[in-house]
Amino acid sequence: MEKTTDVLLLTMNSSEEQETVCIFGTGDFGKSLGLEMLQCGYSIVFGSRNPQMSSLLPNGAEVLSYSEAAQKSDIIIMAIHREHYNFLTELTEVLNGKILVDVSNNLKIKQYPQSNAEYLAQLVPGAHVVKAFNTISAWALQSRALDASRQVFVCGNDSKAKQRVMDIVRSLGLTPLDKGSLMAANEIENYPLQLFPMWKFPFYLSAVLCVFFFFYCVIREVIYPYVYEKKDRTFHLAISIPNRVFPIAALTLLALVYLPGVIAAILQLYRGTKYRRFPDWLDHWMLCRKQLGLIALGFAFLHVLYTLVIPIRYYVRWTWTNRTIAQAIAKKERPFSTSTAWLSDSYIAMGMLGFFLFVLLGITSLPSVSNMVNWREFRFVQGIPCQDS
Ligand SMILES: NC(=O)C1=CN([C@@H]2O[C@H](COP(=O)(O)OP(=O)(O)OC[C@H]3O[C@@H](n4cnc5c(N)ncnc54)[C@H](OP(=O)(O)O)[C@@H]3O)[C@@H](O)[C@H]2O)C=CC1
Ligand SMILES: [Cu+2]
Repeated sequence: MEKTTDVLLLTMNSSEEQETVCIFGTGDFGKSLGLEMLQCGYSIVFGSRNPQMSSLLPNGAEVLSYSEAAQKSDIIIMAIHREHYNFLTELTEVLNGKILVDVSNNLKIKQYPQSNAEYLAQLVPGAHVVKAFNTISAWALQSRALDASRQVFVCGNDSKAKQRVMDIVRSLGLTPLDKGSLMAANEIENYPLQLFPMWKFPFYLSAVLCVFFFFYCVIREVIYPYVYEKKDRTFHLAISIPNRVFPIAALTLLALVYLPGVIAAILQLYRGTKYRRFPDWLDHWMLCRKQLGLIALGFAFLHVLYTLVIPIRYYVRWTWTNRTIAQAIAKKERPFSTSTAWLSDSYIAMGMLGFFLFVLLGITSLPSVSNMVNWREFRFVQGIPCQDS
């Protein structure tokens, strides 16, 4: 008899989809998430230090004290900063056996020796702690600018608890990504703090390439003529040499975009399977390809700009005129100027093509750009100090 009522209750629950979820904290994030969840059919109970004072809460949500709210649901989202977790130790009894969702972030990498989620699990040992939602910003939830960052990293030691949280994530139209046990919380908490996650290596690499080729060209085109022919070519430093460095860097980076794919393919053929992890260096390299490509395009674009500037320069006009005159004096049949005209036309054509490609790539990489912006914004929100502290 009891069993059938249980089943009945379960089916009722799932058909009505009125699961009650408790949210601790009525700050930016709590409110935004609460509103989103209400709209997705959950009933929401907020826990707050002063339930009467809370304003601007979403319509239809209930506000109670922390201990009262906790009794209303077996799943509680902690929209509170880590620094204020300590009051939870007074609630250990009510929180026993409940699912606590830790959404918190820190301001710095390695701010605390222990991840926030593990700290929470230690404070409330009887509860099942699940880490989730920390890469979703309150601003993105409110403005529904979630197209770029739909991924929610989830981790926790209790698989049932984790499943429940992942169901909620899914019902909000987001994509849960299971990162394993609570030990992964540290890594997950670091994501939002990495402003340009995959840009470091491409950035340093291109810097090294530029410096190397710049000095190579300086030796060849400035120092060598000075030492052996006593010619002063220092004016090459401004435009000619950079304009040689840019295409070299662009082409090298472009080659580095395609190379890891080839290596990976060879590796797969050699191993005879594609179901094995690549070595870490190759994995990282493959993940940097877009960034490398974008930097390469940036260099190509600079090359185009510099190339368009060159014909305007006095020195170049002077040498071309000199050469044309020299040819005329030598009574060559075809004067030099026709070939220079052809040259500048092709420069412009190439420049336009380059620009077109640049814009195209810029547009296709927009989601990742807006991803960065979201996280930045969220950092900004995070940066506002709490009134109470
Ligand atoms: N804002 C964002 O975009 C994101 C935030 N997060 C995380 O969500 C959590 C909440 O962030 P957010 O909403 O921005 O922060 P807020 O400062 O806006 O809100 C924090 C809430 O915590 C509650 N609280 C409980 N105890 C205390 C206390 N002793 N002192 C102060 N406040 C207390 C308060 O609710 P009450 O007054 O009702 O008690 C307060 O409104 C943080 O852990 C943050 O890292 C994660 C991802 C994005
Ligand atoms: Cu060129």
